Amino acid sequence: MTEDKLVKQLSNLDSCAISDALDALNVNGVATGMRQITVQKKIVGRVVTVKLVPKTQEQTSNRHLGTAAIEAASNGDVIVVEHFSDKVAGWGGNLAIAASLKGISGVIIDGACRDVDEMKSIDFPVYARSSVPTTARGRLIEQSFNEKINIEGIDVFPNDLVLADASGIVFLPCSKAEMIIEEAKKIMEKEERMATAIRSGLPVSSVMGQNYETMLQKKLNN
Ligand SMILES: O=C([O-])CC(=O)C(=O)O
Ligand SMILES: [Mg+2]
Repeated sequence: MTEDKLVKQLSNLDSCAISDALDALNVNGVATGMRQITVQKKIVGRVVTVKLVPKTQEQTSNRHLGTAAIEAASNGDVIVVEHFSDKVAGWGGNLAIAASLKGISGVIIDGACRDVDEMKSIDFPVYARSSVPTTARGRLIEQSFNEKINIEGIDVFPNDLVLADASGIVFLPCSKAEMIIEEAKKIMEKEERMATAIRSGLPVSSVMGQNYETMLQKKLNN
């Protein structure tokens, strides 16, 4: 398998540096409503999408939610679910076992998941709005997988990049990913130099001065 250079570079960054780069480049990509539900593990990868919608009485489902996406995904991918509800769970332990066996890095659910203890026991990272014991089976239906979804107003496409860590979740559109990563690298290097200066005893007010405060603003205005 060919190495995905952008995913590799992204794995050396964090959500805050990417968020600052998105600010600087005026790109919408930060999702704020989901948290690490199972294990404290950063995930980075290409997006495989799933879209769930409420099931109407006439509709029947010919497959279990999420299974087609797991089978379509490649090693290292991240499944991202537009989920409609945080009162029912469209993702749980058995799906996580299958995803883990496939080498999927983790799952991001704009809604709820269940079987949290089970998923902790296999060290599988899940980011979601909440956990509930109630299944989504028979309540939600899978409308599509590997098609455009929308997460908190952000259009997310298959093959976009995503990074999720303890601070939050950032999406990078495929066409802009290289530019965002380059910007984030510079931001992270600057922050590392600042951390070194603070550790060396320089006053924090001079290290984190006017220049830093307005750094992203200046870029946005240019
Ligand atoms: O079928 C469901 O509701 C999801 C689930 O519990 C699992 O994947 O184990
Ligand atoms: Mg289960």
